[in-house]
Amino acid sequence: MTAPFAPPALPGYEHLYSGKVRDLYAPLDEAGAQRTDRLLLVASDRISAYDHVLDPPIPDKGAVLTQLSLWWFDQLADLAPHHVVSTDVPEAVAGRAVLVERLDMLPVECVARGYLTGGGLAEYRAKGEVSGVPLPAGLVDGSRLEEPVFTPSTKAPMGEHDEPISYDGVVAEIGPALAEQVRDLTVRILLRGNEIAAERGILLADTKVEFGLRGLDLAKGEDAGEAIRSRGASCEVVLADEVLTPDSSRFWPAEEWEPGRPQPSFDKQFVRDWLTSPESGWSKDSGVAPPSLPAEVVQATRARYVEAYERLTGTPFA
Ligand SMILES: N#Cc1c(N)ncnc1-c1cnn(CCN2CCOCC2)c1
Repeated sequence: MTAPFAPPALPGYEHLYSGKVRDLYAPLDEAGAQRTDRLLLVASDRISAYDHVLDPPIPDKGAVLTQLSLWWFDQLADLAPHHVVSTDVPEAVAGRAVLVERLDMLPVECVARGYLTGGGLAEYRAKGEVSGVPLPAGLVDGSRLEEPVFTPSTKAPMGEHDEPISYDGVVAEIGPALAEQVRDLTVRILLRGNEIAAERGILLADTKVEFGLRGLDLAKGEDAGEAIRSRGASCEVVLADEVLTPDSSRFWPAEEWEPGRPQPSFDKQFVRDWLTSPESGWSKDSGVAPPSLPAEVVQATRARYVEAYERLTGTPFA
């Protein structure tokens, strides 16, 4: 059954875009026109695995990840300003939405990897390097890297996979100064994240962040890419989207870390184990949508999201 995920209609807001698990709206002004200075970022309870949006949603997932991201923005405020303006949002999405400053987004998915797995491991096995950065021989699935590697990608259209790009590709897209700034910030965000998370029994293997510019002041019809390349370096780089959540990062339980095999996911392992078990009757290579998750898998997954939030923030999830 395809997950029914029609984003809610929100009076006073226009729905702009839906990703797998989040929805974007524009607040409307008194005349009913879109405000150009704000956006509403809504996290749904949807969960995706093996490139499918699963059914049913995980209760409170959107709220837990929104509150976790807000907490991380505060923890990282000395590294970078962020785009959050307010949590005064419509009742229908209370707790799982944020009003944000509308920025001129950089066309780069900024990924940093502290541990080798997934696509980075595949590239390493093929080339001995990741995103143009040579790595020592003998690394295995889950190996911790001496220092995080910046492995950027392009922003693919909905439903397509982001394409890895080289650091030089980032320079060509946004200019050398901004490229260096976002690479350094992405690595520092992952290092800070792991300083905090490791103490609480969670390893952040990698993370994806997005940045926007404050102060670009695009003229009507002006090409954003050209403007970014020509005067982006004099703008303020602002941390946008979500930060260091289980949807933007690989969360691993630290006590189960064992290089040389795929690491268990802190939040998605119950889902993966059930979907790949004979009980589900599904195969991830089948090309068909997975079956609905059993209630016990849904509840166990909800509990893992809540546990991640409470471990990291030290605050009970209300
Ligand atoms: N954040 C932010 C932001 C901002 N502060 N200003 C202008 N644009 C954006 C923006 C627009 N799209 N995305 C990609 C992330 N999407 C989020 C919603 O869900 C789908 C994915 C970011």
